[in-house]
Order: sequence, then C-alpha cells, then structure tokens
Amino acid sequence: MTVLARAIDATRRYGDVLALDRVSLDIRAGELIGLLGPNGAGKSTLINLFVGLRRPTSGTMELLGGSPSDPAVRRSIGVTPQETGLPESLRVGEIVDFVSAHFPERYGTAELLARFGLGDLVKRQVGGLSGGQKRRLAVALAFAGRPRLVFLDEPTTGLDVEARRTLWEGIRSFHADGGTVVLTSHYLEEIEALAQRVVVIGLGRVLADGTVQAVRDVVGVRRVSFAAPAVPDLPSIMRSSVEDGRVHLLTTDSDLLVTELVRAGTAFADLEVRPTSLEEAFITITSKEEARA
Ligand SMILES: Nc1ncnc2c1ncn2[C@@H]1O[C@H](COP(=O)(O)OP(=O)(O)OP(=O)(O)O)[C@@H](O)[C@H]1O
Repeated sequence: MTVLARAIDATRRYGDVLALDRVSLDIRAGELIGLLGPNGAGKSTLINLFVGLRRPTSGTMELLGGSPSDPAVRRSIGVTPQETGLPESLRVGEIVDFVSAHFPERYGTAELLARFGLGDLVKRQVGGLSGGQKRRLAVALAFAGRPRLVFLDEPTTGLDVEARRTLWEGIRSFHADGGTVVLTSHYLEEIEALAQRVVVIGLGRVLADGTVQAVRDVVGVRRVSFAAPAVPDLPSIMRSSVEDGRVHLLTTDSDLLVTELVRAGTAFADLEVRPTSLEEAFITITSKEEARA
C-alpha cells in the first residue's frame, strides 16, 4: 500500500521537554488512523511535524514523497489544528470560498457545507455561529481543497453528541471516497467509532499500534475500589492508592482480583468495579513504560 506520510526516528525537543522520542510511523493511503493519548503525550507535536508546522530536532519526516516544509507538497493535505481563529465578520460561504481559492481542486461550497451539516448556515456571519458550529466549520475547511490526506487535531472538542456524530459522518464520507485521515482524540469512544487503526502515544513514544480491538486490550485496565483498613498485596494489582479510607486498585483482570481478595480473606465493604478513565489507563501504561526504560 502506498505510504503517504512517514516519520523516521523523529525526535522533537522544546528546550528541556522531550515531546517526541524517536517515533517511526507510516501513514498509508486509505487509512483512517486515530492517535490516542493523554494530555501532553506528543500527539499535536507529531501532527505539527507531519504537516510542516514544526521540524524534528532529529530524524526525518516525509510527506507525499517530499518534505513537509515544501508548500507544493502541503497543497495536497488538509489540516485542522487544535485551536483555530476565523474572521468573525465574514459569512460562512465567504470563508469557504476564500480557503478553497488557494487550491487547484476544490469542493463546491454547498457540497462541502452539506457534508458537515452546515448547509443552512452559508449566509451566516461567523461571529454569529455557536462554538460547536465554528468548530465544525474549522474542520470542514480542512477538506476544502480536496486533499489526499487530512490531519485533524481533536476535531470534536466542544461539540455536543449530535454535532459530533454529524462531524463523524463528514469524516467517514471523505474516507469512503478514498481519502486518508489522521485524527487525535482523548476519547476511546471516538476512536472506536471512526478509526480502523489506533496509534497510542504516551511520553512522546508509540506505545501501541494496531486495530481498535488490540489497543482496547492494551487500555483495558479496571479500577476496583472498596472500603478497607489496609491495601492488600495481591499478584493481579498493577497499582494501588488509598483515599479517604477507600482502597483503589488498578488491574487488567478485575474478576481475578476480586477472587484473590476473597481467597486472601481480605475484609472489604462497598465493592465497586468500573472501567478506568483513559487517563488512568494511560498513567498505568506509561508508568510501566517508565519502569522498563
Ligand atoms: N511550543 C512548545 N514549547 C514548549 N513545550 C511544548 C511546546 N509545545 C508542546 N510542548 C510540550 O511538549 C509535550 C507534548 O505536547 P503536545 O501538545 O504534543 O501533546 P498532546 O498529546 O497533543 O497533548 P494534548 O492532548 O494536551 O493536546 C508537552 O509536554 C508540552 O508541554
């Protein structure tokens, strides 16, 4: 399969901060890739290197057979950064026309807006849009030049459920037409809904790269908590803490942990088992990585 973009041993430092640590990654034509990771993991930095907004401190980035710093190469990609500012006094249709005019190929304004559920807003001034509508417009603009490859940094931040689904439909239809998409998200649910391939980033490194199912197994950590006087010492506990008299245990196998608790005769009350937040799962995974490093 054709490789559209490639990171080869890419490292990026900001002063003392090592934001990306020798990342190698291929983005192949037709893929819909989710970059998943906690705050500060390095997702935006990786996107910024791919689209030529930053250069790697060491290593190489390739984009569409050339360099991301070449404007001619960048004309074939679309990008929505994490934060965008749109001119408030322009109308939605005018902004789409303005952005599209920079590209040799483009969607019709009405078609592009319809794809992202913004068809009724073509005459509306941007200043009069809701936050969610502005975000959808910013994402739609990444597609204005009929790109081969689109990078979306947290495209659905601030959107309600319905707006999020409309946006997903727009992304899916671009992908169904043969487009390639790389998007970042904190939400496992979003990645599951959209992506076939998930790349988990933590501490500037690729911690997992595979199908959604494979990665779900990686982050399949559960939190078992209960009231007890002391933290038990059991093999299936990955990490433990005590807060206000409650013991919190992280484990990949909550059934086994509860069995072990009972077998060990641990006195516990008010048992609760729930999925960890992605953040908690990542803390566990990345701390395991740190211990290994
Ligand atoms: N311009 C900068 N100057 C200094 N440090 C930076 C800069 N940009 C990013 N960093 C640092 O690099 C690390 C990676 O940041 P990055 O924005 O790539 O992470 P992220 O995974 O996109 O996070 P988030 O999910 O919060 O957007 C963080 O520690 C961040 O503080």
